[in-house]
Formats: sequence, C-alpha cells, structure tokens
Amino acid sequence: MIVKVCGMREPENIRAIEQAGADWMGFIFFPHSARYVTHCPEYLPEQCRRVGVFVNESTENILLKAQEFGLHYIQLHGRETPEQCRKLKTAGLGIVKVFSIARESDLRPVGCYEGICDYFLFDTACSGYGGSGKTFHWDILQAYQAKTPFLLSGGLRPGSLSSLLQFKHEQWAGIDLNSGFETAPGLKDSAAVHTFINQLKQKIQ
Ligand SMILES: O=C(O)c1ccccc1N[C@@H]1O[C@H](COP(=O)(O)O)[C@@H](O)[C@H]1O
Repeated sequence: MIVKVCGMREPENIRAIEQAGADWMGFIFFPHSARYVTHCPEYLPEQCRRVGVFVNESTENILLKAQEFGLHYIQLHGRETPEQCRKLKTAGLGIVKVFSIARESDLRPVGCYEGICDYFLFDTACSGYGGSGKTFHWDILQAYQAKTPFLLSGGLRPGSLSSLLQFKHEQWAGIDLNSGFETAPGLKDSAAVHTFINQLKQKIQ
C-alpha cells in the first residue's frame, strides 16, 4: 500500500515526513494552490519517490520541473490528454492521471488513458482542481472496472483509518494524504502522519 504525502514545501518538514515513512512525496506546481512550491527546497527526499503535481501545464514546463526536482512521477489534475501523458511517459516519467469524482459517470474517461498511465488517482470533485479537504463516496469506485492501479485521495485525515480498513478494490494501490494532516497549508503534522502510517500498515501491507 503506497502512502503518498502531498503538498510538501519546507525542508525540515520534508525530512520529518520522509522519516515518518511516506513512500511518495508530492510537490505542487499549481500557482493558485496554497501549497505552491515557488522554489526548490534545500532538502528533497532521498527515500521517497518524488511526485510533481500539475494542472494544465505545458509538457515543456513539466519537463523543466522534473529535471529541477528530480521527479519520478507526474500527477496531472487538469484536462491533460492521453497524448500529453504519452509524451511525458516517453520522457521516462511515471504518470499519475487524476480523475475528480462526484458520480459514477466521472469514471467514463478512464478508458482513454488505460495502457498509458502508471496509476490513476481518484480525488474529490471540487470547484478548484484539488486540495478540497473533502471526501467523496468511495463506493462509486466499485464501478471502476479498468486495470490501471489507483490511489485514493480527497479529504483523508487521521479519522479516515477505519473507513480505509473497510475499503476493498482489486486495483487499489495506495492513498494520498494532504490537507487533513496539516497544521498550516504546506506544513504536515509529522507525528500524526507517522502514527497513521504505522496503524495502516499494521493492517494493510
Ligand atoms: O492541495 C492543493 O492545493 C492542490 C491544488 C491543485 C491540485 C491538486 C492539489 N492537491 C491534490 O489534491 C489531493 C486531495 O487533497 P485533500 O486531501 O483533499 O486536501 C491532494 O492529495 C493533492 O494530490
């Protein structure tokens, strides 16, 4: 079970979340985000996979950030096409395409991305592009029949543990923690993250 912690920015907080056991760490390059990373932090994680989060960004700019931050994965929250995903994949990057979920019909577009993306990420549909702090009805995902593994995202917080332990899906590969574990935008509560990861991984490998 992959645990991604997203919206990271401060060097010491990055170190603490890496030590807390995060598998992946997300950096948000969307200028309107309260977690927007304006410059490369003095410390970047060496144990975690590094994920860059983008919204309708050009392939050229994504590749520049991938180079600067040594990104392993690109997480695409906007109207990015299968063709752009394919181009980024060809450049050697892992691709995580995000689908914002409010109802079953929001799963319809996934077919066009099958075989191109390494992972899907299902997040809560909201007026922005992500970071809503709200959960969606996970039972909608029982209608997901494709083969691409996915991460569950949107409003996950320490109190989500019991619901996560009840969730079942053959393609479920991980979770994505963000605002639900923050003391301030871009600043995670590393003790809460550490406890949550330990409790989750005791039950789900
Ligand atoms: O967090 C943001 O500010 C953000 C802005 C634009 C695109 C994505 C963003 N974050 C992503 O949204 C998920 C869910 O966040 P939350 O748990 O609901 O706060 C988060 O994991 C990021 O991948």
